[in-house]
Amino acid sequence: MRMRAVWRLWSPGRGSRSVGDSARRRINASCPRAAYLGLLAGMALKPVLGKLGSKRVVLASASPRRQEILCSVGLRFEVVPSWFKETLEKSSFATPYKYAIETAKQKALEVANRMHVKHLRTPDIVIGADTIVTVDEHILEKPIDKQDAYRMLSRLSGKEHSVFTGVAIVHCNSKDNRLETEVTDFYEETKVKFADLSEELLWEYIHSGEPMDKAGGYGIQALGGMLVEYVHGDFLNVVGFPLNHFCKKLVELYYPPPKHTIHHIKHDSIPSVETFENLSDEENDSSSPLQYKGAIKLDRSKTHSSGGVCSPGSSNIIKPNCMMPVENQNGVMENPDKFPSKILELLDGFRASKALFVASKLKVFDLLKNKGVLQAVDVANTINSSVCGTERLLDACAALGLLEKTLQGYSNSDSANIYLASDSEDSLHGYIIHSDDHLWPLFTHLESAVKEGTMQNYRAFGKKSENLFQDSYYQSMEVKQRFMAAMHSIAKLTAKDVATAFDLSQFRSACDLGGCTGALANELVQKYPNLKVTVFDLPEVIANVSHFQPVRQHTAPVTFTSGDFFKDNFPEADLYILSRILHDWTDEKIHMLLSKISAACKPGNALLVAEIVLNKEKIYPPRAVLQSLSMTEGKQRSASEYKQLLEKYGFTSVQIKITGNFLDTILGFRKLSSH
Ligand SMILES: Cc1cn([C@H]2C[C@H](O)[C@@H](COP(=O)(O)OP(=O)(O)OP(=O)(O)O)O2)c(=O)[nH]c1=O
Repeated sequence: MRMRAVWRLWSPGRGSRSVGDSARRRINASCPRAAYLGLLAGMALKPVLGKLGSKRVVLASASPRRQEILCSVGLRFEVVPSWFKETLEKSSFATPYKYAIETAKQKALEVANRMHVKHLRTPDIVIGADTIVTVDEHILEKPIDKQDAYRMLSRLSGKEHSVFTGVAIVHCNSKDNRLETEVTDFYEETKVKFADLSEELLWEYIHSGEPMDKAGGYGIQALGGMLVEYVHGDFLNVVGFPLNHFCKKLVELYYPPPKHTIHHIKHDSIPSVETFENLSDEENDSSSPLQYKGAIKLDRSKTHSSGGVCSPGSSNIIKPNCMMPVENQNGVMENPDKFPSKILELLDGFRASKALFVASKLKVFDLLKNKGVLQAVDVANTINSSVCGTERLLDACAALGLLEKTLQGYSNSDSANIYLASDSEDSLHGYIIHSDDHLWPLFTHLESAVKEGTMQNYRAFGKKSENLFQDSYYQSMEVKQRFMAAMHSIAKLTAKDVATAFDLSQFRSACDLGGCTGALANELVQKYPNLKVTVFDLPEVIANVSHFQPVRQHTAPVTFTSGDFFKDNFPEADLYILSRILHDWTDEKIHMLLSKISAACKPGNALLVAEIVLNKEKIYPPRAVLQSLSMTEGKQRSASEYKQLLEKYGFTSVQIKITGNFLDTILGFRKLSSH
């Protein structure tokens, strides 16, 4: 029968190992594919594997596929399957990949904690992964029975779907018997198209038993391969582990290449590749992983990591004759054919930003979210604008990927519905309007700002602003609310990262200093039901917080107290929080604030700081560096600077978590004896 033939197409170790819950084994680097892949990974991966050789690496997974794949690169690891139940509330994640990443993280953390507590054997590194299938905005995991498998497979029939694998690499450290963890995570997306499946074929496949332990109810590497018309992206990602992206991540963590050693090799028919030279221990102090995701810039928006992407939609198909942008020695992407694509893109950046601002201001995304698909003329009539102008704006938004354009008209992209419509849960509308009304005028005076080294509030708005809300410009209710809406949208976007970067379950009370609308506080009380959070902010802010409160959420443990954190006493708490505060103030003001917090914080209690943490050279991530151009009195800091700052005020065991998203987090515990 044809089925049997397909069964053997990709099955490197099918049935060769079965791993029970309690299985814990050392797998040797003697797998058959190790040599082959070792060769492929070449210079970049070999030293990393050398480093990992002396570490206790644990794979927190019962999946035999993951074991095979990881084994194939020659990594030595133990297998300790995770007991974490995959029951996270899917609807609470803005995108499916965030769900997969969080599940992967929880799987790995569960194993790290269990090994630390129960077995008193803290691993150095725990790897967790979670694979999901998404179709028509539904997340499909492993089927619970044959009927469920039938429902999944018939949903996939004849359609393209996405397979996401979230991966978490947890670095562990045992300090004073406490487990400290640092998580690096990423995801990979692969698109798979199924042929039209007849009922007969469907049931034949289900009765083979193969679907039951696989996301989406199929195994592409075996019999399920016959259901597939095409695959765009990393095949191994579908099988459960994105090996290519994982290897890049390891190199990035352990051997970020010094910029001057990156060479780009141009080849006639394959995309340019990077090679690293002289990556010896002496040159790269990499005994502990670098916390930076950006040392090699992997564009997170391009989820297919093999490069060679030339046109939208063709993501993983390498087109030999396309011009491939590569990174030059300054980290700028350039085209090997000397066409300055990146520079032209930067040059046009202001047009793109302004198109986004204007479309947001005219509520184009709100309109299309409500109406679905509209022609330019209908949009123009509703937003009271010219037809020709509206058409150009809509086309620009479509070109930027914010809208979709078909013969029927214009409609929102998925991300426009999630992030640009003003009424959506994760809307960035407030921040976009603030960027247009406040940051844009400031940045038109950048030249003066650079020459004078000062903020340009006076030139842009005719006002001075030492303290935002004390300036008459900010006395206007409209300006105040606009500012709060901007802070609220950023805080909402980042709250989950900040709340989950560390396990805060040991704290019973927290005080979010300058916590504005309470977006972070609300996230914290959802995540930690035993936590009570007080938001402490200026009276003008507290007076306006009511209409930012979530309608359906349980917010009782969040209270608001007004005061000035430089002058007034703030409430007692086990945990003090400073989110996006420190970068705005002078050293003198920071001294006042941290001295007060240090005095208020009891030994064993803690301070959580959320900021963008700069790399050692202080040029990454660019978002933080560009923010500095506003010339506020404060400054952005690197990881070691934040660590030193907290230690100076009596905080110890300082841990830093680089989230790779908007905000990073720093946690320090108040020393037993005061400084
Ligand atoms: C889509 C697809 C998934 N899969 C597998 C990969 C994963 O093992 C599984 C998805 O379930 P997961 O929950 O990601 O993993 P798991 O339960 O197998 O293992 P653990 O939670 O212990 O890490 O589906 C295939 O093997 N082939 C495929 O084509």
